[in-house]
Amino acid sequence: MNIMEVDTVRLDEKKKAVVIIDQTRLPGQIEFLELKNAEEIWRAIYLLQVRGAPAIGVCAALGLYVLAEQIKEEDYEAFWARLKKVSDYLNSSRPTAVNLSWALERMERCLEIYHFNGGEDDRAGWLFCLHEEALKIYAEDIAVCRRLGEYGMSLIRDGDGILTHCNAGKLAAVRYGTATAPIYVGMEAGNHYRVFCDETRPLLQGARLTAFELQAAGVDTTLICDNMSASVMKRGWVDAVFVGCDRVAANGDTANKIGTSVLAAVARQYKIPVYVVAPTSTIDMRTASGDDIVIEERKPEEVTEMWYSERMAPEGIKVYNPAFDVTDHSLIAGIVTEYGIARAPYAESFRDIFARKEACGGDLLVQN
Ligand SMILES: CSC[C@@H](O)[C@@H](O)C(=O)COP(=O)(O)O
Repeated sequence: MNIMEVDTVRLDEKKKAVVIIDQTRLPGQIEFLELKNAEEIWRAIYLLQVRGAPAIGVCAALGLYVLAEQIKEEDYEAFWARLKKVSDYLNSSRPTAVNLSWALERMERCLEIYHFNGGEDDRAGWLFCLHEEALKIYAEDIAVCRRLGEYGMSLIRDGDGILTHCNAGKLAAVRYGTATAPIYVGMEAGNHYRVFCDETRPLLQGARLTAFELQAAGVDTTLICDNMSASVMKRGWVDAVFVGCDRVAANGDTANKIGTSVLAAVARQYKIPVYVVAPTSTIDMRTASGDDIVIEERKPEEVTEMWYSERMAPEGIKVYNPAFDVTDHSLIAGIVTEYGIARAPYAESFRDIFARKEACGGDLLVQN
């Protein structure tokens, strides 16, 4: 099976389950998981069986619909209270990727609006509304990532060398991914790129996931260790850095996988532009700057043991394991969104991007 031909996350209507590719088994095995209850969905997100900001958001939205089906209350207040509780529970699975709370809030809001505006105000109606919204979030992810690819492609030329960090590829979304979308869309147009992917310690998303999916897509891919980026840049092999992100603050500071800020600092040294590729759902205008972004800290074993059959570090060693870091906006050449490319000063540029979004009803699918 070619990983590029299956959606990372989808709804199985018959089985009433969210189906995900288990990313902890890649690249060795392509296995699917059927998530049917709240604990399974929470654990899948927490354990990174589904990961990457957009994929987490889609999984949570589809998951909330699946869980809503299991709420039998016919009284709206009781139905709403149960749904809110389960939504808050899913939201507690990971703190940094804003797409998680964004998707859950969107689901909650759509139900409230539906209820207050009348219509078929019964359990069947509420489920219909949640079903439509969840599928909309899923479909939008595909359309939005495609548009990110089109805008991102305008920043590179045929033959360029691109360096990426972590996995912001199709495995981090439903299809195209964010940072990889310009590569995939460019390839459809007949272009070829040389892509370097950082292995991305500690969990090796670059080696296990990005290298795997780029290779499956037929991209000229070279895997490097995280500490090799300066070497490939110095040799002139890299024309641009493309990364995804988990949360962009209103001033353009960007939280992404740990190591991104180091990469951005190195790229600045070699005058190589760093582009963050992000759907507007990842831009959090309620967070003023990177200082206000909550950075997830994960367990020490991810550094001392995980993904290796033997322990690599001495027992009892002190470990610091933040999953993300914040890249200062001054190191970012542009933030590629589905409504255009934002540039510094970001606060102003984001206002234009959101005005454009507002102008088409906030709905990219309508605009197409
Ligand atoms: C399009 S995905 C953007 C980010 O979520 C991605 O770059 C990243 O840092 C993922 O981290 P992960 O811990 O694997 O979920």
